[in-house]
Amino acid sequence: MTQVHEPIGKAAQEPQTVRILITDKIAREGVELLQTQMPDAQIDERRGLTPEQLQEVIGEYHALIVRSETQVTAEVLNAGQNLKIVGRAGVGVDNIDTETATRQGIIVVNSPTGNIIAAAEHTIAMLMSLARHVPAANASTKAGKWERSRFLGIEVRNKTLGVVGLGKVGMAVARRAQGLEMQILAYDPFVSPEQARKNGVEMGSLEDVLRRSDFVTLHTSLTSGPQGTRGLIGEHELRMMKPGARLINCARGGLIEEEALLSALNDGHLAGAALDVFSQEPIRDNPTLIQLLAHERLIATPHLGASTEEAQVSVATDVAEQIVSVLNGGFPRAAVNAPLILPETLKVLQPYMTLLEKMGRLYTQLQPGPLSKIEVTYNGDIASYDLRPLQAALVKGLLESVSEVHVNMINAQVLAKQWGLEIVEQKSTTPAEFANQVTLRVLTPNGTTSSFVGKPGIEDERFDVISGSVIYDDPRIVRVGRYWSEFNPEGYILFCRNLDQPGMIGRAGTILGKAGINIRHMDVGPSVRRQSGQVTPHKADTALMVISVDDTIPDWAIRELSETGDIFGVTVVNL
Ligand SMILES: NC(=O)C1=CN([C@@H]2O[C@H](COP(=O)(O)OP(=O)(O)OC[C@H]3O[C@@H](n4cnc5c(N)ncnc54)[C@H](O)[C@@H]3O)[C@@H](O)[C@H]2O)C=CC1
Ligand SMILES: O=C(O)C(=O)COP(=O)(O)O
Repeated sequence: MTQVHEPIGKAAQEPQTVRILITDKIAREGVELLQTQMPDAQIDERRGLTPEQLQEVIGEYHALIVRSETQVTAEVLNAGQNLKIVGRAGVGVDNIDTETATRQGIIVVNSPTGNIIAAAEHTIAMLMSLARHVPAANASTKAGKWERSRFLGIEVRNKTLGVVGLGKVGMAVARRAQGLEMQILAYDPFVSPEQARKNGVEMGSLEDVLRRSDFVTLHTSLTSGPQGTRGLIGEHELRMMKPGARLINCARGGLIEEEALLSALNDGHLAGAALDVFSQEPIRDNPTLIQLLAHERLIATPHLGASTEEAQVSVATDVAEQIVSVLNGGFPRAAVNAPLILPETLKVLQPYMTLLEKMGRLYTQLQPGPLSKIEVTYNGDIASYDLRPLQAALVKGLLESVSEVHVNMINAQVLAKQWGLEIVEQKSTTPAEFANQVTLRVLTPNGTTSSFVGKPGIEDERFDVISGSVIYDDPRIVRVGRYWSEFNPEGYILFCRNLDQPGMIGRAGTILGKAGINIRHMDVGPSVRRQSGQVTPHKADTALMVISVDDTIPDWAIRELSETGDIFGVTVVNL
């Protein structure tokens, strides 16, 4: 039976049957891949849902697959209580509120390369259609006319193609246009001129590109905010274009101010424009778009850039594979809102992720209370890796034992910040006491009291330092507070301090035996002070007793242990 695992943070619940919702049309191959890899999953294809209907049903699903039509808004994501992953079978995720998804710990994946050739080829089709009036000539001929002189075109050879956004699609367009013997001039603030030159592309400012190009084609993603690309090509930019130039947009509608484009076509400043994408899709009641569609020098297609058989199979299977992986506890290949971790790295990090999560849980159970800052020090080879997953695991361990939130790699940082917790990392490839050691030093707000009380003559103390290591792939805790120790952070564990004197182990063992509790492992760790010779064996000091047991310990046994007088601060944690 295919069941939802709890891979990266959502609260452990009863296993449920996996439910996947697909709301836009995707290739059969994607659906079939889901069916074969998750044979017991329930896969529902429900197209044409209204936003309200989607909000109503989304709570039942663990995964949602969309293309550009479905709007995955904050309301939808907030209603998706079981949602772990949203898959975008394509590139652009501007229809998905990724910020809310991140906050909710929902992974958003896409198919970053599955349809770029399709989009680039469609752009070339638009370019040639503009140059040779193919759509209008086709309509006229089919209407029984023979208008050879009306459709006099231009050659693209030796013309300049201005590419705005030299990313994956932009570069694929540039390469194809070079085959048509065009000169390529590009604007992209994030691409180096050297890299472009290697590909035979000249870089310029946006103004250069607009002023010098015969055709301008847009290939940036749509982003909002002051530095965003929304409205990148407005009245001012259109007027910079050469008189008689042509504009192509196969990226996103919002990149162009459509009213300004309409005027530039109406007054003849531009010879033509070809649009595959619009600010309203499908076009229903937007007056500017209705007029643009009616304009004889405007060529329009209904967002067909990615619509080839090959691209659709590729994006659907790409996203389906990632959904299977994430729902089975694995990692996505192309998460839009999560760090990319290579599988080899992940293999090394996995036991450390368990270690960090357990260290977080151990700390909050030993020392419940507010936190302000944690210093995490990594020593040894482990320090040379990308350690973001470990930080997420630590936050998960710290937060999940004390609150209802679900922490995963996606939202760990946001949640830590919301919680007022600062995490500072220090890395050194020089080993500490153990070959690969992780040490937490926890700072609590002023005035936080100790929960590890002593007794008359024996000081109270806080366990604010915890160190761990991985030994033969097994996580181990090696230090708690000022005590060396060595135990596996798993299951019920009793912690207490005892006077560092003979007879203590026997006393604890007898009481637990009386309670019928089986001891799996016991460790009595001396204090760091004792080991370093600061305290002589004759002076009163305490040791830390750590006893891993198979079951919960009855209250009377804990009371009896505490009443022995030489054992104190008895605490049981469940890791
Ligand atoms: N019509 C369709 O069906 C399809 C449309 N697309 C759209 O095409 C666009 C490009 O996709 P990719 O090439 O895969 O993305 P990409 O991320 O590889 O490339 C985008 C490029 O834009 C550049 N850029 C960012 N801000 C810029 C700015 N202010 N000015 C100039 N350049 C800027 C980036 O540096 C990057 O190189 C996206 O909007 C995507 O959604 C993609 C596939 C199909
Ligand atoms: O991948 C993209 O960014 C696209 O624009 C393709 O959109 P679609 O999947 O055809 O709705």
